[in-house]
Amino acid sequence: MLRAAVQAGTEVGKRAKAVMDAGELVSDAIVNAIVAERIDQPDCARGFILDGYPRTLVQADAVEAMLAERGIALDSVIELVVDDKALVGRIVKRAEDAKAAGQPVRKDDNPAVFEERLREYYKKTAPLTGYYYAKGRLRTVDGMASIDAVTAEIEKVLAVTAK
Ligand SMILES: Nc1ncnc2c1ncn2[C@@H]1O[C@H](COP(=O)(O)OP(=O)(O)O)[C@@H](O)[C@H]1O
Repeated sequence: MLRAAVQAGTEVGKRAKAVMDAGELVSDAIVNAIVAERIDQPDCARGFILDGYPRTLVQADAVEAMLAERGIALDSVIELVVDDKALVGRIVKRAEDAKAAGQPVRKDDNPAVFEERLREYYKKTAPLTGYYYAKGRLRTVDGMASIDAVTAEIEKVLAVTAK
């Protein structure tokens, strides 16, 4: 959603771009507003998956309020558990693949910016696992398995929780 705003060149997109390129988190106010607007679109009427959101405790509280206002229940929260070192390798590979395919390389797909993204994760996002564990909503999936195995695990969680 943020990338779409950047692509569209909106005022929000322009502000978000610099922050994203530096590997920092975009402000809670911006992200919360984008999500609140998006989940009111007709294609979300039967349910939706928020990928990479919430990423801070403020966002988690905001999503709770958004869902409560709309009478929607949160089915589950999936944590993909990965090894930090392997992630650097994946990012370097994604940058190489994009370059080889003649596509633009993401400014945040390099080891230096990745370190900042990781710092942001431990400071602001990691506390969410405790938050959702305490609510009995947290499901953990091994993100180091093959793409097919990770997909199957996520589908299993969704099949149990979605009605
Ligand atoms: N929930 C969020 N809160 C704040 N910033 C976010 C959030 N989700 C994404 N971002 C911003 O977008 C950047 C890229 O996020 P990422 O999830 O890696 O994107 P993609 O899904 O395109 O790979 C983050 O480093 C951050 O700047």
